Amino acid sequence: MALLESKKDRGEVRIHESLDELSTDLADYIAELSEASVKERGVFAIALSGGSLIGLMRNLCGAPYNKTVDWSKWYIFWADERVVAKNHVDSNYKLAKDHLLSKLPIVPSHVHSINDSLTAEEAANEYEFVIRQLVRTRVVNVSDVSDCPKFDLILLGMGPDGHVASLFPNHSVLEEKNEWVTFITTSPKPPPERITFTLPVINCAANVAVVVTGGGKAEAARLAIDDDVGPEGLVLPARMIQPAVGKLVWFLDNQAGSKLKSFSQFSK
Ligand SMILES: O=C(O)[C@H](O)[C@@H](O)[C@H](O)[C@H](O)COP(=O)(O)O
Repeated sequence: MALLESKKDRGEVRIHESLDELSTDLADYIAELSEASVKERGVFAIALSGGSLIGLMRNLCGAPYNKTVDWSKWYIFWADERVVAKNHVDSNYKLAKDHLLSKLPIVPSHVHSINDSLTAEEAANEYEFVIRQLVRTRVVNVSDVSDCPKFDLILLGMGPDGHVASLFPNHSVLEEKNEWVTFITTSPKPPPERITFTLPVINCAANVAVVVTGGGKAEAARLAIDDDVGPEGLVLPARMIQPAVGKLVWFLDNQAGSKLKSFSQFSK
């Protein structure tokens, strides 16, 4: 690993020299959290996003994890989903199923994807209802500070505009304080209709990891992570990821990390 740094409010930053190195570290990190959570609670409730993240989780499908991880205890959720049919090429469920879930012995009834026969609003409401039931039975833990769900791990990607999940810059969805899952119909990244976890849910998770690769995201990564970035940074959804009690870890490659202050110090 090129650089590992802990920042006061911005969590732990891990910068990797290659995508292979990042994938190896990410798989290790997820496997360790799974083990700890299964030991403590008997289950592991993990929320996925779409995008390049899923491909970067590929090492989980091979040795040693295929044997060492207790897959029967995994419960899968989505931090955000595009409102399209589950077999549509844009579906985050399809992406995860094709590249990850179909290769792992996860119990089918533990996979909580959204209902693709509903409108965005209905799908968001129903997904929140499903999560409420699972919080009641503690398949999903409950926050220590509010009635919010406390996912064991929420995995996020970040766009070049600093969006995470389907929380886009300057969108009113960033102000949502009451709903756990909400919807948007005007996503600047297609497709336009999406459902998404809200900031309070993301910030109540026990662990949040943001996986960011490529030079096109270097400026957004700087604004999301570095100190003293000014007002431009403060409005970035990725900067609003501030777990109240949980732990935040950034997984970057060299290119995405290239504009961070600590990166230039490191590479001198
Ligand atoms: O459904 C989505 O579009 C995602 O969940 C979204 O938040 C994604 O994670 C980022 O846009 C990063 O995507 P890339 O890693 O592919 O750039």
